[in-house]
Amino acid sequence: MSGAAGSAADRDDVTSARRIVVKVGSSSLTTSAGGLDADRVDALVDTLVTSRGNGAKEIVLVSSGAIAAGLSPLGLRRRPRDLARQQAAASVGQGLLMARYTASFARYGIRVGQVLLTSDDTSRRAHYRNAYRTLDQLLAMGALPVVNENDTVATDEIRFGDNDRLAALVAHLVRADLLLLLSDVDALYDGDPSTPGTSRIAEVRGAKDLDGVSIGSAGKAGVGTGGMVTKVEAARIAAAAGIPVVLTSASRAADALAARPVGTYFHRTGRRSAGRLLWLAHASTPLGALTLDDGAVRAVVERHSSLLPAGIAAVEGDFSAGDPVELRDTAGTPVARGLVSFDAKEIPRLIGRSTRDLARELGPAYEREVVHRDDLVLLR
Ligand SMILES: Nc1ncnc2c1ncn2[C@@H]1O[C@H](COP(=O)(O)OP(=O)(O)O)[C@@H](O)[C@H]1O
Ligand SMILES: N[C@@H](CCC(=O)OP(=O)(O)O)C(=O)O
Repeated sequence: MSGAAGSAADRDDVTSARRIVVKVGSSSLTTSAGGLDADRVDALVDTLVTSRGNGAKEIVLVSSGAIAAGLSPLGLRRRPRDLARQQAAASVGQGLLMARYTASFARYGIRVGQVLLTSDDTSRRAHYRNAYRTLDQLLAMGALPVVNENDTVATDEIRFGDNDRLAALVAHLVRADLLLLLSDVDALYDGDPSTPGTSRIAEVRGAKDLDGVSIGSAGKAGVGTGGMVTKVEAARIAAAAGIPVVLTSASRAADALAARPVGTYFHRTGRRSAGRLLWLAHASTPLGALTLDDGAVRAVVERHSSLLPAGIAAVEGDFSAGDPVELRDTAGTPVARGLVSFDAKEIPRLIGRSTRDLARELGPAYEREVVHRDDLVLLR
């Protein structure tokens, strides 16, 4: 950890970033009474338009605020705890939020495109490709995508619940060069910033730099969700996927985008990887589990092989072909996640059988992997 402010030269990655995902939290878009704050939206939009230049940089905005914007129109005094009322508020608020952005970007002649994602869109191959295509096309046409979770249809089980992690996954999806996380606090602190004596963490080079840091939940504004925990988790996911991250307040966004040493800078820790496997590891909710015998665990984990029916010892859950499932060893420890290519109800009769036997008995359609290695991500 470095408590000292880094120099601007440390942030070459920021200066050279061409495609940037900016995530803004509800607390940065609302008034103290809880409604959408048009001035704050305009200030953010001014900053993003300036940073974008004449199209030299591309920006994808991941914006929270739908639930917060829907509260007062529905006569709600605070964010409800139950999912149904949160969804009702999001349904009313998302339209208001987009209307605000549409008007604000229109001051510069820039069109915005709404993109609402669920976690399903992030793990199923066809959905993932489609989400990428839509975002890429919007950018190619000079529009600015505004992404949020599709709160109104997401159930508790499949919900991201926080846009921080969603933003990290969107950054990976669009192959961004930088993720900027904007909140109501100017940086990550080594303890709750409302406690006197805590200091700013200027940069994070890896997990060790966070040892001993007390990372707390949502702030006093009461409209945010995940607090610092989800922001640090999002920064970790992006950094591991080769995307540097700056975490700061919305009021310092211009400084951050100009590579000035504000906020907390998370250096990349991993290499850029293509494909949707990051989504599978971090965003998918497994809909079932396959227990692998010892030989299959070795094949999958050590030799990166596909999972064949012969290596399966047990199946649980109610899933369809294409759904994410967990792969466990016989002790029940998760070893991988993958997209399964059979429905749950088809698997019992395949268990322990060779693909050749299955093909002979059931037809050539059964001569295939239960989880193809291209659809697998290891967890250890
Ligand atoms: N170690 C920490 N460093 C910075 N902020 C922290 C820390 N621990 C807890 N917080 C709180 O997290 C809050 C930001 O989270 P949240 O309210 O969910 O924001 P947003 O709506 O922007 O996503 C800050 O206002 C702060 O009070
Ligand atoms: N999708 C929700 C936002 C959830 C969320 O992560 O909120 P925040 O912690 O303010 O970034 C909404 O638009 O209200």
